[in-house]
Amino acid sequence: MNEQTPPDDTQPDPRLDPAGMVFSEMQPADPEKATTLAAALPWLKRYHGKVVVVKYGGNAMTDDVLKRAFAEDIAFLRFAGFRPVIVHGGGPQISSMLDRLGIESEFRGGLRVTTPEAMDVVRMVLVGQVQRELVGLINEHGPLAVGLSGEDAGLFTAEATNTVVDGEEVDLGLVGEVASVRPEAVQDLIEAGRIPVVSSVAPDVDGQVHNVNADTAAAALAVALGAEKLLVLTDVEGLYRDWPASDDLIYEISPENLHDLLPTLASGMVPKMAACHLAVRDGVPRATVVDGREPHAVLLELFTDEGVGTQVLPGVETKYRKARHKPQPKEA
Ligand SMILES: Nc1ncnc2c1ncn2[C@@H]1O[C@H](COP(=O)(O)OP(=O)(O)O)[C@@H](O)[C@H]1O
Ligand SMILES: CC(=O)N[C@@H](CCC(=O)OP(=O)(O)O)C(=O)O
Repeated sequence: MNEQTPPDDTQPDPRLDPAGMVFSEMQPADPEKATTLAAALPWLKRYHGKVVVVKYGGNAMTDDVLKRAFAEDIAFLRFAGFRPVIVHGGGPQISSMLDRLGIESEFRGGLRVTTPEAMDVVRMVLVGQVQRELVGLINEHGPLAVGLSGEDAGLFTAEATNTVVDGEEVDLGLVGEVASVRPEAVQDLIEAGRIPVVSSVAPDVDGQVHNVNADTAAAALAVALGAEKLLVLTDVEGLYRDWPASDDLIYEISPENLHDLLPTLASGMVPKMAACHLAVRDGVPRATVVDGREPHAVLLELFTDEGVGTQVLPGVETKYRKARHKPQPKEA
């Protein structure tokens, strides 16, 4: 039996003042909140109705709290009048499944050497696992997200690619670059008010599916959609100068200066910065790399004047700022 304590009629109700008026326990709203909201107005105007392609990276998507915050940010953008499009990665998730299956894989120049056996796993994990989870998290906020891959409605055609490491050409197997984009399927979804969530696998002209780095796929899609911005989430604050020796972070850089830097970059930053370079070179007004470990990094970047991370935009001289965290190489 549920024994509830009966109300004590001998004590005065704490919400009542002596005159019998009822007082709310709520405190008045903090005026700072209004300042923050008002400061977002220029950015709301700038991006209203505009396509923003967000690349959601594998290493920034391993924490449940961050995943939920990301899904909230994307739903927020959509309800604020943006047209967000997600391209997702899943490197750590692919690596963990390959490990479980006892299949070895290695990275060269930031790209996974992909055998036909590994390709099956890449496709299964990206389309069947990571994409499904992301779609589900966004759809907790309404019937918004629809998942598709480069194979759907001819979205991407891939072309096999190799890479050069230490002056030597490395055979990457079934790794592809985006050779062509037919963005109509994504545009249809955007027009219908949906949020497309795209996995980066794509067939070549013979139908052989290839593993495309998600940064590269996001850049190609941003260009084809005429996006206003490419936003790339990762697990560092941005592009460090002289990694990992310095805690200077590049705040702004032009595509030309970034192009000169590309041969000096290491590991995962190579495809990421190459993607930002390609996007801005081919007409996307700005591309930014932000720290996906920061909850609500997407909102901070899009709605504040200072922004966060490293921004690539035409015509600027390179500017630096001090990083909040010391660079921490993964292998350390
Ligand atoms: N100059 C640099 N600035 C920042 N990170 C760098 C740099 N050079 C190499 N890195 C490494 O690149 C990693 C990001 O690439 P990656 O692991 O592929 O990210 P994601 O999984 O987010 O796509 C960083 O965690 C860092 O270890
Ligand atoms: C060719 C290549 O390296 N493909 C990536 C595909 C996923 C991806 O890009 O994931 P992240 O964004 O998490 O790095 C891979 O196999 O890991």
